[in-house]
Amino acid sequence: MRLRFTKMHGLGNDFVVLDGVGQAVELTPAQLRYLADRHFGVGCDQILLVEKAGRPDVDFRYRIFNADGGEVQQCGNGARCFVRFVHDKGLTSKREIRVETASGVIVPRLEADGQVTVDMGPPRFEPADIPFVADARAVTYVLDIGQPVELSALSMGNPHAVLETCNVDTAPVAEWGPLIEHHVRFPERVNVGFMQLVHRRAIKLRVFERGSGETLACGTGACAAAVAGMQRGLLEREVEVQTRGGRLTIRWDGEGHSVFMTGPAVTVFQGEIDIP
Ligand SMILES: N[C@H](CCC[C@H](N)C(=O)O)C(=O)O
Repeated sequence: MRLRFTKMHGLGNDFVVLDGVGQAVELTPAQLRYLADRHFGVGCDQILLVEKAGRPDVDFRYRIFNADGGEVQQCGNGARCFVRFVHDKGLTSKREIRVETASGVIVPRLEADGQVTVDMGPPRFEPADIPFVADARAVTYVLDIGQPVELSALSMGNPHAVLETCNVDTAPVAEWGPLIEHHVRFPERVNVGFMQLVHRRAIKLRVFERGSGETLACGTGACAAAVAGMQRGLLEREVEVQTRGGRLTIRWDGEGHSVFMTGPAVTVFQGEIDIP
């Protein structure tokens, strides 16, 4: 099967973006893994599939697949690339679009300065909504990974665990990331964020992503870390999140409100690939 694709990234979290409107796209997990493979395929953290709307109140449908071939509910850096892609491809003339995802509707908007702001919807904290095994909702939980670790757990449509660290550069991302990702108390696995407080309006963040490993940035992870920090009383309502790939701005006005994320979206190249 020959596929046209566009390579994009949001702060170095990179994507193969497929137009499922102009070309029929149905890929098996093995084909998705091939596309994502950095030696034998194109290479990316996630594959983003653009589809036409399945309901009248949205403009497009957005499907997300991790490098391991698994389909997931949400991708924040990908949402910024999504609106850049559909606008640049002439699939819409709107600068603000409503996009259906597996976890609800998000609203990305192309800003005049070239940045993209996304209404990511509200965070969810009930353990069953994350999902996370816990007797009751709490601000932080203790997880046994051979030693007790304290973490926040919440959903941005996809599951996130957030730990506080005194230094992101020396945090045990590679060691603890997989242990927490695959922990039995996260039945759908989990994205694992390591957050260092810089001051009340800024954090540093590294994320070991479910299904992809550590990425240079994670949009939903930045939202989850900022919200966790606010819930712990450590952060103000607008936070700069410093990731290895660059900076995002996150704003959240509290429970019942959407999380807003602002950052860049970059097109790197276009190509075609024959998928076995
Ligand atoms: N690994 C995530 C999906 C991609 C999220 C990330 N790339 C973002 O920008 O939000 C998951 O399994 O839920």
